[in-house]
Amino acid sequence: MKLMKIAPDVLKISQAIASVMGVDVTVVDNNLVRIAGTGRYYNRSGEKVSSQSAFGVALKTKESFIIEEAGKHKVCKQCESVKDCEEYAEVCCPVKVNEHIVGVIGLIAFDEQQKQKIVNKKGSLMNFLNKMAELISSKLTEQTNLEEIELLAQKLEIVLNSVDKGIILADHTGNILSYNKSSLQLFNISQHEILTKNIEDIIGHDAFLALKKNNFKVKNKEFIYQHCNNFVRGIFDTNTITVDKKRCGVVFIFSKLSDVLGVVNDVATGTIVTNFEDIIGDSYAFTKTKDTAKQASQSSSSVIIQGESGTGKELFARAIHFNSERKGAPFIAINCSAIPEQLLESELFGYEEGAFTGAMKGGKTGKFLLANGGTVFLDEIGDMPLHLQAKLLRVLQEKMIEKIGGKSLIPIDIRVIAATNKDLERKVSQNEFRDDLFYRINVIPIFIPPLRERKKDIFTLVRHLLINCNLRLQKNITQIDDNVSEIFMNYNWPGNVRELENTIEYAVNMCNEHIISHEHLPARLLNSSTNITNNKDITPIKSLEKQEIIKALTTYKPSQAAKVLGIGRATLYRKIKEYKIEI
Ligand SMILES: Nc1ncnc2c1ncn2[C@@H]1O[C@H](COP(=O)(O)OP(=O)(O)OP(=O)(O)O)[C@@H](O)[C@H]1O
Repeated sequence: MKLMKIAPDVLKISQAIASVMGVDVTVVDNNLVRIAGTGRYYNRSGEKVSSQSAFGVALKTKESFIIEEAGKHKVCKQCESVKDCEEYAEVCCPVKVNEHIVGVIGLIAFDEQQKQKIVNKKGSLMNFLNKMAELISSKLTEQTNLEEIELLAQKLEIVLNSVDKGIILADHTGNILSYNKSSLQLFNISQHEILTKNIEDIIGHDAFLALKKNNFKVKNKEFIYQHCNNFVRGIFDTNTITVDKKRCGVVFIFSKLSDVLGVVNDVATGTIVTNFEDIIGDSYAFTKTKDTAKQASQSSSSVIIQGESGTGKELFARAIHFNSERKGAPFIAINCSAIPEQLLESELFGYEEGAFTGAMKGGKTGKFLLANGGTVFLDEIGDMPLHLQAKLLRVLQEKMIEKIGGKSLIPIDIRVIAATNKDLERKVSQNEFRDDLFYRINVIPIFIPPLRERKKDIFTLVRHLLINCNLRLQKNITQIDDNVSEIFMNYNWPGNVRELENTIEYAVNMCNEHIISHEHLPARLLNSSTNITNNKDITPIKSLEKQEIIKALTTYKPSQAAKVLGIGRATLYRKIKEYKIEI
């Protein structure tokens, strides 16, 4: 602790002592540097005092003492300046802070009269000087504590400003007392403006009343802050600050809804980032589908993905989202056919507290709001009830959403990717699907061909699936035998890639060799009418024909393949169409 920090106070105390005692006063620090002085030593602060002087001895011994007869005292005898010393008498008293010597106060007599003052009152003088030393000590402690508090406050400010949540301190009437930088950014407000606000302006009057009732304790409470063009939606928690059983403030911790939901969404939808490279298949038709999807990921227009069950509609939707500029925001998938009508409405749009009997306390945030800034994947949109179709159309057109039982419209920014395995146009013509919604979502249509129409992809997928299954099931299966290839080629794959996935997983489980053969396949494939390996090993003619055409086409160009097969080119093309073979 440095006595220099309180030099002005030390000077004042020295002057007070000097005027009471009528002698000169000097105070040095623990480096023997004069901090303050009166009389002859006034204006001589900063000078270094000899270590052999009485001050030096007091520092070393940590003891108070009086020199009644300067020159004769044992301290003076050791001092090299004793011959030139002008002092008549002296009193030295160390200044201690927690047993640590921080300096020395000295009273000095420069004539006989002053000396008598010291000698005559030495008892009470020592006591008085000790008290003065204590006064200096407490001033220094106070100053040090103050500096520590200031340092702590600075550190706290740095910590608070590094938090990305908005933190505001208010008193029990809601007046804002303090805030961090994130709160200014969150509410887009200036430092000056925030201090003129009441917390009610942010969370609303009703919420503030409810908070008061609840003893200022709340967790994950929703708020909407709307000011000029500024709209912030989020949740907040509170913490009360109580000192000596007295509440002296309430801390509000605000999070933006999109930040919270980003986290929730990571868990809820398992943010498995999907890229186009994860979509396996290099047949011509499938590559074209992927190209269209890649293009779609670069825009924000609505997309409708059509394809049979298990063709990878959700996979495509994910890849579009994670390759779009919305990738940082949530991707939320909802299956419109899996949920009863009323539940679907509250799932999508959310509701306010008390909106209907059974509504949850605090209301519910719908999936549309959860996905704000991101993408909503509406699977099986063809099964969406008509009245919800109307509500969805409003969301898409007006970019506003109204919760069930809500009084206000909330701005929203979502991209909708819809999917269906039904013929939506037919549904429109039968008035089962709104034509206006159909045209609104049908901006970029993507059609995923079924697996039976892109048989080339089966083998690319098999290779990919074997690698994954081996890893997962700790096997080392490298291929499928020719018989299995034929079965795969001739099977219809009504469940598409999902069914192929399950088939490979089943086979890998059943197989203890390196090659999958037909006994490792599930019964449904072996029993299928399109399967060429029957009990008597007889292959239906059509299957044989198709198989041979595919074989020829994988080696030759169509004109050469026709020659090898012994048929005309026109016949070959007719059969390619008939068997839906891809070239
Ligand atoms: N081209 C592909 N490459 C790799 N995996 C695929 C591919 N297509 C589909 N899958 C996988 O098949 C399974 C089904 O895919 P997905 O759920 O996307 O299909 P879907 O068309 O949305 O199905 P449904 O209509 O039944 O909802 C998933 O495990 C998916 O990863």
